[in-house]
Amino acid sequence: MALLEISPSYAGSRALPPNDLSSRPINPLLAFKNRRPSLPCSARRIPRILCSVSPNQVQAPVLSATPAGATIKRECFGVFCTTYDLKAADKTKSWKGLINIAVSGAAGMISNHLLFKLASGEVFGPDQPIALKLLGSERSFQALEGVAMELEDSLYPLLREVSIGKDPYEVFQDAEWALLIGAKPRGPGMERAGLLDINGQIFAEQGKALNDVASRNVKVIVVGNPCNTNALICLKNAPNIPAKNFHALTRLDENRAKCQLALKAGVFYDKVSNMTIWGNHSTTQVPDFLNAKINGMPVTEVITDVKWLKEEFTERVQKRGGVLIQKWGRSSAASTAVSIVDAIRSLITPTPDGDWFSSGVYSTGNPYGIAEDIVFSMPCRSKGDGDYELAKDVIFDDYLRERIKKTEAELLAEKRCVAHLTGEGNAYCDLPEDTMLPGEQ
Ligand SMILES: NC(=O)C1=CN([C@@H]2O[C@H](COP(=O)(O)OP(=O)(O)OC[C@H]3O[C@@H](n4cnc5c(N)ncnc54)[C@H](OP(=O)(O)O)[C@@H]3O)[C@@H](O)[C@H]2O)C=CC1
Ligand SMILES: O=C([O-])CC(=O)C(=O)O
Repeated sequence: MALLEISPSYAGSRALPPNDLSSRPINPLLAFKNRRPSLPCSARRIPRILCSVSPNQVQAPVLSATPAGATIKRECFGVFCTTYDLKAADKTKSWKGLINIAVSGAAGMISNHLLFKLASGEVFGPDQPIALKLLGSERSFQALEGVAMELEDSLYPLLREVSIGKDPYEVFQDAEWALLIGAKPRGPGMERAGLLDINGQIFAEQGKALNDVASRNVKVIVVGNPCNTNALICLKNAPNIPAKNFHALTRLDENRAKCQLALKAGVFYDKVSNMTIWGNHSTTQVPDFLNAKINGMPVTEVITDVKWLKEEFTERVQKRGGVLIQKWGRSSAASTAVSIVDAIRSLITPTPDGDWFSSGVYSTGNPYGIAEDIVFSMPCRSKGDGDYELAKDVIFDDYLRERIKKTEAELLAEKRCVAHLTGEGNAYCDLPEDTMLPGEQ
């Protein structure tokens, strides 16, 4: 990874090769100035030190003291090694402690919107400094450097560290949030089962890495499609992290549904509440108009055209991603980033009384009679502590039950298809024919 965390036991055991550009460090303040390689050195038990270097400088060891007084050798670069103590600066502000946010697919379209929102403070708040740990790959590394440069150039005060890397075991180190966006999009002639396998492998590896190196209470939001089953694969490969900490992003679907109901009723979006998306982030998803409310009243009392609700509204939400691809030429990126922000904020701020939000969560123990052991979008409430509970005051009718069964059947079929990745034996793929992502028509 490009930004090294050097602890006393680690320092000296791994020096950065001066000309290894893939290991080139990024820091928000100094790196890439005049395209000079620069090295941010940080350590939990010693003051943070940011270092930059001219390409001609000779690498020189720097001595630093631990709080216990022991001197350790740390690799830094020559006389251009600038040192200052960020912790002392932080003490002058009434800021919270730094949190580590890992983002995969960080050079992709969604991330290009999301990272700047994270860095600006609009997600975690104006008193929450953050470290961004960006995961890329061989193919995206140059682009990732470009993203990091743009972050630097934005001079966000709350963005204290940026690091980039290709190895999830390094990038996910101590992550408190993991936003897993990177995944191969489906191409022409590609079977959904093939996508499940290719992307499933990514999420199996990332689950293992989170299990090994992330914070024990890391909150994981899986965005890369097919996100529900990728989230299931991820959590199955991370047995030491609570399954409850894994989410599949269905907040974009919730936002799309709210928008359509608001349009039909002639009200502003914020008048629509209790909007549940049930099930899979696919065209079988169920936007629940039975429990949703407009101005606190059941939607069915405000929009009495039930045929419209069952047919047009439902299909419009299910296929919104596809219509957008037709118009825009690529899948939703900005609105997806906004919905990731919404999803995080829903977990870190108390849910307004009587309302709820949708998230794809682990179904075991759910009170709705939905099959256990899948990742299923359901109505959630949070106290604002990063955790959630399932909403209780939910009603069902035959139509809703029947729709929920269909999306449940799809998720159970997806699960059978990735059994080899969840440690549950041989995979058997019998996906329903009409199973599609929102972006597929
Ligand atoms: N849940 C939701 O609501 C939504 C989910 N999505 C999904 O989010 C994901 C990312 O979308 P977006 O950012 O627009 O996509 P981009 O194509 O812009 O970026 C995707 C990133 O995925 C990574 N990736 C991993 N494996 C592969 C592979 N085999 N081939 C190509 N790229 C790969 C690449 O990064 P690297 O090389 O660094 O690994 C790439 O930068 C997609 O799966 C998309 O379907 C999109 C919209 C809504
Ligand atoms: O379907 C896709 O490719 C993108 C997606 O998830 C969406 O727009 O909801």
